[in-house]
Amino acid sequence: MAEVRVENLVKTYGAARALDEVTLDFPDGGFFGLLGPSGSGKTTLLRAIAGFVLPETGRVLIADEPVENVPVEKRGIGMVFQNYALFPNMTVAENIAFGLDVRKVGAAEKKRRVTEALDLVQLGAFGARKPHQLSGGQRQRVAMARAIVTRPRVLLLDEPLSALDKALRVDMQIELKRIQREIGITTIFVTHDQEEALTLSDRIGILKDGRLIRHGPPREVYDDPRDSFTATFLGDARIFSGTREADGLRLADGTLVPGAQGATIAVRPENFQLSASEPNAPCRLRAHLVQKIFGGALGTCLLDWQGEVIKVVGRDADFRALPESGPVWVSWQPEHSVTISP
Ligand SMILES: Nc1ncnc2c1ncn2[C@@H]1O[C@H](COP(=O)(O)OP(=O)(O)OP(=O)(O)O)[C@@H](O)[C@H]1O
Repeated sequence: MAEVRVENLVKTYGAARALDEVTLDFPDGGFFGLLGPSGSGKTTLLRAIAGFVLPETGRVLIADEPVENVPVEKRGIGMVFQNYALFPNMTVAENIAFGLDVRKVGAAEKKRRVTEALDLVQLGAFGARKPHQLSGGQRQRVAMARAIVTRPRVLLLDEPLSALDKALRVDMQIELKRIQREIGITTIFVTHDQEEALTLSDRIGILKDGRLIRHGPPREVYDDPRDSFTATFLGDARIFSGTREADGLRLADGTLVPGAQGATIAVRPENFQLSASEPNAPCRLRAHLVQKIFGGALGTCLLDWQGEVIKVVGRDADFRALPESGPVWVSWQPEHSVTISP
C-alpha cells in the first residue's frame, strides 16, 4: 500500500478556487474522511489524486513518488463513485473481472482473483447473477470488489453510500470498514455525512472554499474544533460571544460563564442539561423552552435565549419531567466550554 501526499495544490475554474493551496498527508493504510459543504473542493481533490484533474500548481505524491507524469491507469488507484455503473449485461463475476481483462491477466489468475474479491465482499454465491438481480447494497459491494480486484495501492471513494437508504447505509459502513481493514489499503473517502466520516475514519480533513480548514483524528477535531465553522459543521454547537473577564466570559445579558477561556466559546448540544429549578452547575442560563422533539431514545429541546436558539440533545427520559414549554434552566460543566477565540 502507499502513503498519499498532496502539496500546495491549486485548481481554479474561472474565478473560483476549487483547491486553494491544499497540503495534506493521507497515511499508509489509513482511512481518511474528507468533509466539507457542497462546492468546497472534495471531489476536485479526489480527482486530482486520481489524475483526472491537473492542478495549476502543487503536486501529488504516491509512495513518495511525484505522479504528475503518471497517467490515471498507472497510478495504482481503485475508485468507487456515487453513481457506480455496473455493466448491466455482464454477470457480477464478469463485471469484477473487467479491470483484469483490460490488464490482460491470464485466465487462471483472473478466476482466482475474482473469487477472492467476491469472497471479500461476501458475495461468493452471486458471481453468476446479473446486476439487476441484486439489491442496492449488493451492487455497491460489487463496485467495491471491482475497485480492489486489480490490487490498487490507494482506494478513492466519492460518496459511495449516498444512494442507499439509512439502514442499509449503516450496514455498508461496517462492511466498508471491515474490507478496508482486511486489505489494509490507504483509503480516501468523500462524504457530506459528518456522522459517517466520524464513524469510519482514522483521520478527517475539513474543506471550505477549497481550503483545508482542519485535519486530525475525528475525536480530537470534534472535542477541540478551534474555529466556529468546524464547531458548527462537525456536529452541532451553540456559539457564545462576550467579553473576557478575569474569572470567565461575560455574556451580553450579563451572565458570567465561569472558567471560560475565550471571548468566543462553543458548547455541544449533548453537553447541556436542563432543569425546571435553578441548578448547582457553575455555568447556567435562564432560557425559554420552546419545543420538545421526540426522537426515540434521544430527544431534542429547542430553547430561546436572548432571541437565539439553543439546541439541547439528551435522553428522552430526562426531558419527560420538563413542561412542554416555558422558562427553564440550561447548564453545563466548565470543561464543556470549548475555546473558539481568545
Ligand atoms: N469542471 C468544472 N468546471 C467548472 N467548475 C467546476 C468544475 N468542477 C468543479 N467546479 C467548481 O469547483 C468547486 C469545487 O467543486 P467540487 O465538486 O470539488 O466540490 P465538492 O466539495 O465535491 O461538492 P459536492 O459536495 O457538492 O459534491 C465548486 O465551486 C464547483 O462549482
